[in-house]
Amino acid sequence: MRVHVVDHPLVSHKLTTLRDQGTDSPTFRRLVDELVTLLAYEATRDVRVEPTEVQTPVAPATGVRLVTPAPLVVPILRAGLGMLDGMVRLLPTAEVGFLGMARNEETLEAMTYAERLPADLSGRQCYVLDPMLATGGTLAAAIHFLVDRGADHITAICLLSAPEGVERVDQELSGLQVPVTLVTAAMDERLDDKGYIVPGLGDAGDRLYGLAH
Ligand SMILES: O=P(O)(O)OC[C@H]1O[C@H](OP(=O)(O)OP(=O)(O)O)[C@H](O)[C@@H]1O
Ligand SMILES: O=c1cc[nH]c(=O)[nH]1
Ligand SMILES: [Mg+2]
Repeated sequence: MRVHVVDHPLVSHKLTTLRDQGTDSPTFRRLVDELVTLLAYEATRDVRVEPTEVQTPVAPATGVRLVTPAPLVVPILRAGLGMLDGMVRLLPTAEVGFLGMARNEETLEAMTYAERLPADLSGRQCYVLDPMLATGGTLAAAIHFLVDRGADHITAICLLSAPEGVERVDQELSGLQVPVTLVTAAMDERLDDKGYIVPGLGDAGDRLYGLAH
């Protein structure tokens, strides 16, 4: 997996406030939205386009437009939902598929409780949205769903990532022929014994939407 850590002072500034335990939910949601837009700008550098002609008021001009079908954006519920609006603001013609996944807090294994993806993703570019890449179990499972449907180009946008998780995703994808890129705002230090990212930001889903249980 190609890993791109976005090194930009605005990203670092917003991320620092996001980490702060004193940041309230409305501010947290707004920052997630702003951050995903900045990361999406980097993540869409290789979005597929094709040449097109337009007529300006002055002369013909050659430009590009997104190929059809447009990319598929897949937020991983719950926390990934907080990244959806910011992403489709940049890619308004994108289709959206959904994966509901929750990590078992004891085993740390990801369980899929909802799946609403197009049946055939042959030749599609896909963007997976999840703020947290911790043990990597959730992202690896999500990528397998997409590749099994035929996706041939996958970019994951995660606000925070842990080195252990990146290594696991790499291992679990080692046989895949599909190019996978991770775009992230920070590679944190490590995981703690409960599988939380250190220093991280706590539970992203809870900070966006309140306690799950
Ligand atoms: O890399 P992993 O160890 O698999 O952990 C990361 C997952 O954990 C969080 O979701 P969570 O299970 O808390 O669900 P939620 O979004 O409903 O809170 C997060 O949003 C990721 O999906
Ligand atoms: O630190 C973490 C790890 C998994 N999920 C989260 O929301 N936060
Ligand atoms: Mg959670």
